[in-house]
Amino acid sequence: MESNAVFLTENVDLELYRVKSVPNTIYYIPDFLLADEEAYLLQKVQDAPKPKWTQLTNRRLQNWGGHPHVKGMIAEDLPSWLQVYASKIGKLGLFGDKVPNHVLVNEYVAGQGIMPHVDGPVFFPTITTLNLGSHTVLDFYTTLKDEVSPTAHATSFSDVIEVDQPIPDEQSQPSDRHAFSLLLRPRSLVIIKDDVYTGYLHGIREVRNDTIDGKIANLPQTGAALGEILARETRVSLTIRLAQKTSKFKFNVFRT
Ligand SMILES: O=C(O)CCC(=O)C(=O)O
Ligand SMILES: [Fe+2]
Repeated sequence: MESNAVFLTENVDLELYRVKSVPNTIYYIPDFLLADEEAYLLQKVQDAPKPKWTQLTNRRLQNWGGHPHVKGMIAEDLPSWLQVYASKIGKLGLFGDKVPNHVLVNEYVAGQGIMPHVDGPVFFPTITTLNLGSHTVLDFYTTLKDEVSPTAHATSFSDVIEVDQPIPDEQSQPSDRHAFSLLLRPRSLVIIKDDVYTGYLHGIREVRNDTIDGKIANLPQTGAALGEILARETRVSLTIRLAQKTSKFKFNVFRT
């Protein structure tokens, strides 16, 4: 399959894609995927065996690469259709000499989203997300102190849902702390790291339409216009990360 990702990953100057006017560091790469690649990945997601899906109230997901856990992840090989992209993204040099080993597939129909949360400490603090099928708006909120402390991420084994910690119930509503947003177009790659990874919550509001406003930090990189209203359709995201501690062997995850 032809891919512009070859051009992008060999000697890419990520600085060209930096989202300015936000804290360090976000990169937004429009058209990272060709339309053919997007269609192929969407098909692969749909072809996954039914039991691979976990249905939540506001989205459904597939977990690939093993179940992340604070004690470590029993790594499983990624299927080749995901390994190709994990390797390409690995070549961007975002994970040191490592290649991401974990992929979370989230599917949102129009009107679905994800609560503001921080991604837990089981992951290397860089998130890379491929966006398929529809745009969405990813919102960032400033954190309260206890939301970023290591203990705020204490997690029990069950699955990745518990690794991504929702915000605790606080007097201050997240909407008061909305800092900025990103418009994520289909076929784009977004990279979130450093202070934005640790110091902000991220979430997707459960709405069917997004009105493009001055909070969209990557607006010039998206071709969207202020005041434009974009109708959401079904979006699939592939969140490609590196689980830091891995084991090839089973360990007793139920022991505390
Ligand atoms: O769908 C997205 O882009 C966000 C997913 C996310 O935040 C997560 O899985 O931790
Ligand atoms: Fe997340």
